[in-house]
Amino acid sequence: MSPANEPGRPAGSLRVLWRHVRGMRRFLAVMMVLELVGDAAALSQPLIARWVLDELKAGGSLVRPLMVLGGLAVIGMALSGTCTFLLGRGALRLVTNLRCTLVRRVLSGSVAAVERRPVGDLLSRIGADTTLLRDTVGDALVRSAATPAVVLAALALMGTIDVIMLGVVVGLLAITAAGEMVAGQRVREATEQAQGRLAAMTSSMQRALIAFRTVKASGTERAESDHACAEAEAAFRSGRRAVRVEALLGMLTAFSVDVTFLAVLAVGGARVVSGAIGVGDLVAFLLYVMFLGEPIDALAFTIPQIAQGLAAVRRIEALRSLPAEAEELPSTARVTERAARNGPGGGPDPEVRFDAVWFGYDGRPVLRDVSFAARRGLTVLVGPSGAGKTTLLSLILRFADVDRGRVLLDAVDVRELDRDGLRRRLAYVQQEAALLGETVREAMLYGVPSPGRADVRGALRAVALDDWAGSLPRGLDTPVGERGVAISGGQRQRLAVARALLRGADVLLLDEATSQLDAISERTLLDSLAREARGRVVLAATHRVSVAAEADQIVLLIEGGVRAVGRHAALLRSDPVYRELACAPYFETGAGHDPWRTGRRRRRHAR
Ligand SMILES: Nc1ncnc2c1ncn2[C@@H]1O[C@H](COP(=O)(O)OP(=O)(O)OP(=O)(O)O)[C@@H](O)[C@H]1O
Repeated sequence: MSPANEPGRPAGSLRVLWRHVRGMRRFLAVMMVLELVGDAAALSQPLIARWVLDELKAGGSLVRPLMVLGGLAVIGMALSGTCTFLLGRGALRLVTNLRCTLVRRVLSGSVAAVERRPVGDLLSRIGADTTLLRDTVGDALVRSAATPAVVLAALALMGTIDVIMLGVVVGLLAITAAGEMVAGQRVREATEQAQGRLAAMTSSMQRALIAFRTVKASGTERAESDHACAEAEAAFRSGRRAVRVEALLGMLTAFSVDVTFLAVLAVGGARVVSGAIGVGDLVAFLLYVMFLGEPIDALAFTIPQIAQGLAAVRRIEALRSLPAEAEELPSTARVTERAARNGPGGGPDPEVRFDAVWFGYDGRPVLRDVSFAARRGLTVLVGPSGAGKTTLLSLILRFADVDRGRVLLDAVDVRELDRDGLRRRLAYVQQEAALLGETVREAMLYGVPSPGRADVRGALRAVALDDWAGSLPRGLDTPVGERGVAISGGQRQRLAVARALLRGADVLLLDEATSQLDAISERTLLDSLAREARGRVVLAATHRVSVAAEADQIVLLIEGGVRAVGRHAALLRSDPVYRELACAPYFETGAGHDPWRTGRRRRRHAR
């Protein structure tokens, strides 16, 4: 579903908007009272003007009415400044709280739910849409709530002067209000579309910036720019529709105020001539019409503002309703204590076991009846691209849950473990691991439970980065650059592995975490890891069979099923496909013919 087209009705959006501001209802009520007091001061001005005229006519003193008029002007000014400041501050508070809620919501969402959405769209909802909401909450809500009261009070006061002229005003106002309602609806729709397009533009830019080098090397700068600009243009077209309607609305409102003034002048003039009302009455009435012009004009700005806020609130709400990981993948958390007992060197040796596991995405099976156990030492998962290695590791981390079968950690189904407790026992290095942190030290200590006691030097030695770290100009405080781009791909991967080691977890999960090293360095690093990680399970996914030579166990995964499990030498002897694969130059270089295909063809042939 396109972000611009999420379902929902304006009434529903109003309810949702109210839900957002409900926590501020006392504050809004106080603001409304202040606004009304200011408006009451302004409302009394025409009556005082009539008092001035009556005093003039009677030859009385103007000192008192003029002093009252001056006093009211000062009160109105002070109230207006106070309201503007307090409303602005309140709106900022609300939007800041909302942003924090959204940030928490997104980060506590499940991997599947968050990864399904474009990153740019998520960022746009947290940043741009909340900004749009701020304007609505600040001025528009209070004004739109106070304006009807003020208009009604003004109409009541006008009714005390002359009912016929009141009828003229009410008739013309009703037409204006109907126009404003229709316009508000149009602005909301156009704004929502514009925000959706803006989010698409952000996503497009995000994608291009993440793969900036590929974009440059492929010479696709223009194509990428065109793509982002096409979205910006689409946002412009939707925005233009909203602006056009706003301009029309402004014109309609100003025109209707002028027409009302002229109509009252004509009807009132005739009534003065007929002696039904005095000149003072007509002047006071005309001042009320002019007074009404201001809130009605303001409403012409307020309605589009609220319409934009409603559009924003619908997009924000869609993010707020993102299911939390705990709801989507609930844990029964029955055996936390037992899991906690089994630390490294503590209880029995850790073990990860797949027991007849089936799993698929959107009903398409990816893992088929997978069974094997990874115990202390190095288990290498080998298999071609798309065989399901990453998916397998994801199931241990509970980024998703199995469709059938069980994933067990120390004989306990991972779904029965408290999620945080489970993840504390695991350390994971993902493919294309980005470094989180500003400096080498921060990157290494990211997510490390007790950084104070962490043996950073030891971890650097284990991944053969100690000499490199020693040569850095500012040592461990050297900045790594955003996304770790200031260091090489291999160094970035080694640092990520060092971080995983520092977590002191029972199980290390490495997803192609050493793929950017040459085959010899990868093998050396994995061997060193196996030594370093004594007492732990190290489960490493790789394409390269040759690096698995020293592994305690190799699991060969083909098309989502386990083809063979064993040590390198045994598999070489017993499994012809493995033998062929292990000897293929493909695995050393990543080039040449694809033996996985050869293996598949051979199996099909055998069937
Ligand atoms: N989030 C997802 N939604 C739908 N399908 C997915 C998703 N993630 C992976 N797949 C599919 O599942 C299959 C297994 O993917 P997986 O990433 O586990 O393989 P892999 O062995 O790790 O591959 P590689 O070595 O290339 O990383 C692939 O066909 C992939 O297209």
